[in-house]
Amino acid sequence: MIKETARGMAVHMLTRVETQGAYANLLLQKNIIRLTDSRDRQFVTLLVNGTLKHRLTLDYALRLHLSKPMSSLPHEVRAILRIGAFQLLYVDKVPSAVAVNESVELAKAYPKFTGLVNGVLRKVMDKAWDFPWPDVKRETVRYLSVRYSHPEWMIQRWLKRWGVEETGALCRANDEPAHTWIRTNTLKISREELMDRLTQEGVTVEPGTRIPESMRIQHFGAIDRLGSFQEGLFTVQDESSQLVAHIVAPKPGQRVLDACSAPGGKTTHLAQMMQDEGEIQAFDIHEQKLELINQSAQRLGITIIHPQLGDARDLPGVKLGSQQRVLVDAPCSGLGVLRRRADLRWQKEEKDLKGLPLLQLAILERAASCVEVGGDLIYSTCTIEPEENFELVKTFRSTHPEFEPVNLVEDLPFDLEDPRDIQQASKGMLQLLPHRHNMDGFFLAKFRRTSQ
Ligand SMILES: C[S@@+](CC[C@H](N)C(=O)[O-])C[C@H]1O[C@@H](n2cnc3c(N)ncnc32)[C@H](O)[C@@H]1O
Repeated sequence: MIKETARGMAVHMLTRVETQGAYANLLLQKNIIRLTDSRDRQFVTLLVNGTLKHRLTLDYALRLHLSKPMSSLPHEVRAILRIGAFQLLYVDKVPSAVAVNESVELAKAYPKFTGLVNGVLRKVMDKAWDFPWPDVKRETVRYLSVRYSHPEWMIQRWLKRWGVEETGALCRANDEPAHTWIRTNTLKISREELMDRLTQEGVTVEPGTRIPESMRIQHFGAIDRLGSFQEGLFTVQDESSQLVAHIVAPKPGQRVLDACSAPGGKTTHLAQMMQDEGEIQAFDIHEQKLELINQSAQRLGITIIHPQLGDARDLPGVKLGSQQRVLVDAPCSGLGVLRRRADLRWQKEEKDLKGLPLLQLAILERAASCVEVGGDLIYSTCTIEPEENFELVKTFRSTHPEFEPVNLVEDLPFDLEDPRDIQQASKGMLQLLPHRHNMDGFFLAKFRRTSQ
């Protein structure tokens, strides 16, 4: 039995991710609170997320010194080797000898493999980054895949679009640790007051420079146990996600439809911007997720959201031309948020992308029919793949001359610097990319209905 130290806990969680397909972020949320020292909680988070993200590179390094396949080792031993190699290759603050010795300690729960763990990790320590990498010119895809730990199919897609340099930059951005962002509940408190309150609660805070209500926090306890959270003074939401409500730009008193709304991050933001006046119909196809919207709304003191169970391709009960703002935050491949979701890159397969554009277009078509003349339709995804974004919007526009693009520059709460972005945004579209914008990869498009 492995001891419940920070490293032991990381091994346990990594094993559950591999054997049961558990979600790393949920496991972390649930388990790290058992560790009393916040530095331990921080360390486990680093180990689990880092080891998951860099798995391909770590296995490449380990395999160079293993005489048998990784797959022949017990799952726990694989996890011990991986977190050991992760510390040796990526975590400067852990001395190499400590990384090896602590891994050997963990491996004592598997006595047959203690010698193997010791031997292999010592070799990784001696060689460090001196690997025989695949040749970058002849085996570009394999090189980038192994060097930056991404599936080959993703690399192939991005190479065609962006070439070697930029694909490498994107992969490096995805491999960075993700920051935690929160959104001030401006219905209850100002950002400055919330910053003071959080500081008193021991949270490190830094105001965001792009979104007026955002801030970046560092806290390795359970966020939902903070008094400020329980009082509904903020919501955890990534910065790119916070941008969406600013582009929707709803006004108090309006009729708003959120077609794919659960768990309600953007819905509650819309309600905030509307001063909790008006009406938001919040659809989602998953009943259990709708309850999360109710819980958030209650905590945040929001009353205007009406969660509705339903397929956004039908939007049962919603009349044609009845809404002043309609948001489609579509189900998507999520390839823009690989930095945030450490295990996502290994959960996705290229075939998963196939059916998405059809679903997204069907949702957008029905949602568009609900927009009144003069009202706005906003489409957003957290992906960087053109068929779910630019190409989808192009297809939609080719059959909907009654919708005109809306210049996004006026709604954006920050200035765009890249001329390519300014040009796109003036035509109603914006693709945020982790390596260019240092934000999650998000796509936004806005149209106004000009006639029936
Ligand atoms: C990107 S998430 C939405 C996130 C949400 N807007 C937020 O900010 O918290 C997409 C949502 O679409 C929902 N969904 C998937 N297919 C759907 C459909 N056909 N109709 C309605 N909702 C759907 C999923 O359950 C998921 O909650």
